[in-house]
Amino acid sequence: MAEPAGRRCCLGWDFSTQQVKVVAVDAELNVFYEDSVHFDRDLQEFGTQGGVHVHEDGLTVTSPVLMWVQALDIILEKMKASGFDFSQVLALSGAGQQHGSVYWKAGASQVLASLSPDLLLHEQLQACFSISDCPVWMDSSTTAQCRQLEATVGGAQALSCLTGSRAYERFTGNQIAKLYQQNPEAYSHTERISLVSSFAASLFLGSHSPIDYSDGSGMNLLRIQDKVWSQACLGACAPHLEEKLGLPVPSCSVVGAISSYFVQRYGFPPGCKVVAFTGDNPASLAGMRLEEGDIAVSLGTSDTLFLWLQEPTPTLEGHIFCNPVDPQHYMALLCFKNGSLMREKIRDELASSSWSEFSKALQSTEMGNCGNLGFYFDVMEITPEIIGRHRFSAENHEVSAFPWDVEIRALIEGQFMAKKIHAEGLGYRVMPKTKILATGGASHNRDILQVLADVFGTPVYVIDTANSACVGSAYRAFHGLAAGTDVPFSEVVKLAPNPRLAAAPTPGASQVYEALLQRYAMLEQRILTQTRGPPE
Ligand SMILES: O=C(CO)[C@@H](O)[C@H](O)CF
Repeated sequence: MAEPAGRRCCLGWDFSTQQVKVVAVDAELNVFYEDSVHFDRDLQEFGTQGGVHVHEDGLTVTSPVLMWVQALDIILEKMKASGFDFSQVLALSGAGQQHGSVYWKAGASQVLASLSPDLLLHEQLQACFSISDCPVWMDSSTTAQCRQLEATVGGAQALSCLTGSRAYERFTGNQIAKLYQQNPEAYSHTERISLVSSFAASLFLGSHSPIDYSDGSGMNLLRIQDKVWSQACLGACAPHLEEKLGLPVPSCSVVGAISSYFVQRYGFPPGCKVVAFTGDNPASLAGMRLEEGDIAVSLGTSDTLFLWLQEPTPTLEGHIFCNPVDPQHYMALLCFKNGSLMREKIRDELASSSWSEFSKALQSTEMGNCGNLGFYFDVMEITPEIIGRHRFSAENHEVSAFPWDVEIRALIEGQFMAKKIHAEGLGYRVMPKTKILATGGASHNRDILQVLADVFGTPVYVIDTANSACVGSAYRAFHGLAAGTDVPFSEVVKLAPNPRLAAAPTPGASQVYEALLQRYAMLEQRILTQTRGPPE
């Protein structure tokens, strides 16, 4: 019987904090294969917890680069053993946890280019890294380097306007500065510095892959308007840095064909294209197929907003990155630390730990909550930097308590009004075709989504984002196949499964929240002034 016709596909990889994951997506954009290797469970010899090592200082957080390499070996061997037909892979791309950095030792490029197909990758790359424990996004040990960088370029706002963010401890430029200052010998023996994303791409490429614009925006080094390294920022971090980073490339770039190692050992076709890898959050934006004017709201332990921006206004909050699927536009991330943490605490305190009781409170109170407003931050909030619970009556008088149902609505309305206000502070504007994509635990509660739709005045859809970074990477690989044809990403992915409508705005909602949003913003400033003094 003739061999069954192969299932042409693209692969999407995700080198995340806790695992390496892969999906195979066919030409109809159906996911038909997925697999993963969990670092703590499957590579116990590295002794990580949550995929990382938290050092004794409580600030330094690293992951072993050879653990990532070995995880890729394991996944590929599992796929091979399962009979996966690598010969059908037209292209691949991937994602990596943002901000982490990998330091290739001098001579590594020769090893990458001449890998023996008879051996595993980790058996051949053992001596290719000038440091074995790579700083990752959970690290917060570079505050001194952050202040130095900001001082060099004229302050936090100046750095934000230049690179899309003020200095953050996890951002790669500050991590490189720390390595250069504390281990200059390792730095001098480094021929190339990759992000986790471009490191992973390099393994498939068999050479150093360039950093893409989108993940490169998470380094405090890239000028996000003209997409070149900032000489001032490079110089502030370490000498000869530009040659170690290489030139950044558009995120949709085909960076080359897969290396012969994968052709000979696994049977990939020699023409299999490698499309630039990017950060996990930009890849998720692609996986959710966010479009201009859309917002993705991830309602998790902390709440994260993904925004698509045309004209960003960099501020001291949040992060603006080059857009991973449209090189003319941008994306933004805003993180709200008191997300599910607060929703669950209020549920336990006031709704007998029951989401159905919690929902009844939202159903029995009206939009706008009769003018009552609340701010609920049991841990120091990031956006903005406020802590504590603050309640205000319709007359803007601070009060010490609300009835239980009013408190629940005040919490949810406050969380979503904060999101709208701070998103607009970054340059976001609701457009006629705007939709909100809700993901994460709280997106299963329809009453919470109804408040989200009412506050924003836009419909809310739900989408399965379990594999969004992997799936977005496979979508980006398909887009790479169309490289040079100017086919937009949205056209390439139009066959993908559509999100489901979960809540539409209640008639009259915009009128109710237009006034309330202004009061919320004014009262937020009042709290900030009271807690940290008048703005300079
Ligand atoms: O630091 C972050 C984004 O700025 C995290 O979301 C990491 O990308 C997680 F890997």
